[in-house]
Amino acid sequence: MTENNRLRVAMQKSGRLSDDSKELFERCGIKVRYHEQRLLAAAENMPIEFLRVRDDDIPGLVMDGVVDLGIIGENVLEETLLTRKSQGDPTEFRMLKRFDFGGCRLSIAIPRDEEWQGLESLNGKRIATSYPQLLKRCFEAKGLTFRPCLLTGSVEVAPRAGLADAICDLVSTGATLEANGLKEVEVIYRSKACLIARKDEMDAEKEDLVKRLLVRMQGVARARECKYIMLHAPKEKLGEITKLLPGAEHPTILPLTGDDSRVALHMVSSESLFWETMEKVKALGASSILVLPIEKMME
Ligand SMILES: Nc1ncnc2c1ncn2[C@@H]1O[C@H](COP(=O)(O)OP(=O)(O)OP(=O)(O)O)[C@@H](O)[C@H]1O
Ligand SMILES: O=P(O)(O)OC[C@H]1O[C@H](OP(=O)(O)OP(=O)(O)O)[C@H](O)[C@@H]1O
Ligand SMILES: [Mg+2]
Repeated sequence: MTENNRLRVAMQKSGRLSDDSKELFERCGIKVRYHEQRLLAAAENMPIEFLRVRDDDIPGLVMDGVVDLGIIGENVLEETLLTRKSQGDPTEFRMLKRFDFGGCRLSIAIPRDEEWQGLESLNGKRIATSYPQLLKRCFEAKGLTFRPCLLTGSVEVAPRAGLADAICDLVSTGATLEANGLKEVEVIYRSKACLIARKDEMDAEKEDLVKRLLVRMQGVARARECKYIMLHAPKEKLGEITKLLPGAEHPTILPLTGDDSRVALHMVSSESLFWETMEKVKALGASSILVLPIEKMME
């Protein structure tokens, strides 16, 4: 692949998805030095370059074929899809992967002291949001209408400021709603970050690189979920101990020098071990129990 035929990836420059997006590529073994002002960053060890932009622009860049891949929240992807459909712009893309970061929900919230009487009570009311299309789809499905008050940030301020009767915004911990005297009353969309690709086939080298990236991303996700467990156990208790350990169908059993009654057990557990399980394993006579993180994994 020549220098000017690099796989072009769009990621959020700064915000909720940036650190996780950067970390993901780093864990995939891609070396990039990001400079605050430089918006195009080339990887040092792979023919990949990163376009660092506002998250709202990422779906469009992919759908217009300006970039090959993009990491984006499903909420923004879906909102952009609906907007572009209504404008007759291209909307095609390939969904490659859903990640376990960027989890949030798009919810309707009203002032804390107001009684919630269902979505119907907001019929015709003014609602502040950055997601007018997703909100419209939800209201239309129920035969309701609303008057949108479009805000691109600080949406939670709208009811107190007298701009709207309710809001429709992203919620994760609920702390922002709480701090602004609001309560969540209805979830209209659940979202996670995802990896999308442009629809039209890339050249063979790029497609190959995307496949390799996906295998690495899968390995990163699996490694996060799994733990390497080592312990010493009495031979006669092995059956009972392995029954307690998630994913221990085929553990590695090794002899212990100078102790015929005990063996070492090594295994990859598909879940992290809870303290309660470790206590039970110990009660069965296990000792030297180690639970180690796994950095990379390829099955
Ligand atoms: N509180 C949250 N917890 C987890 N994920 C969130 C949270 N808020 C937003 N997200 C996810 O991260 C994405 C980016 O959120 P962020 O607040 O950084 O966007 P933004 O302010 O629009 O940024 P930009 O300047 O790039 O336009 C959201 O679209 C959503 O998918
Ligand atoms: O439920 P919580 O955990 O409080 O999170 C919700 C807040 O997080 C996001 O904003 P962010 O803090 O990213 O700021 P932004 O206004 O710049 O998007 C979102 O728009 C909410 O305001
Ligand atoms: Mg944005």
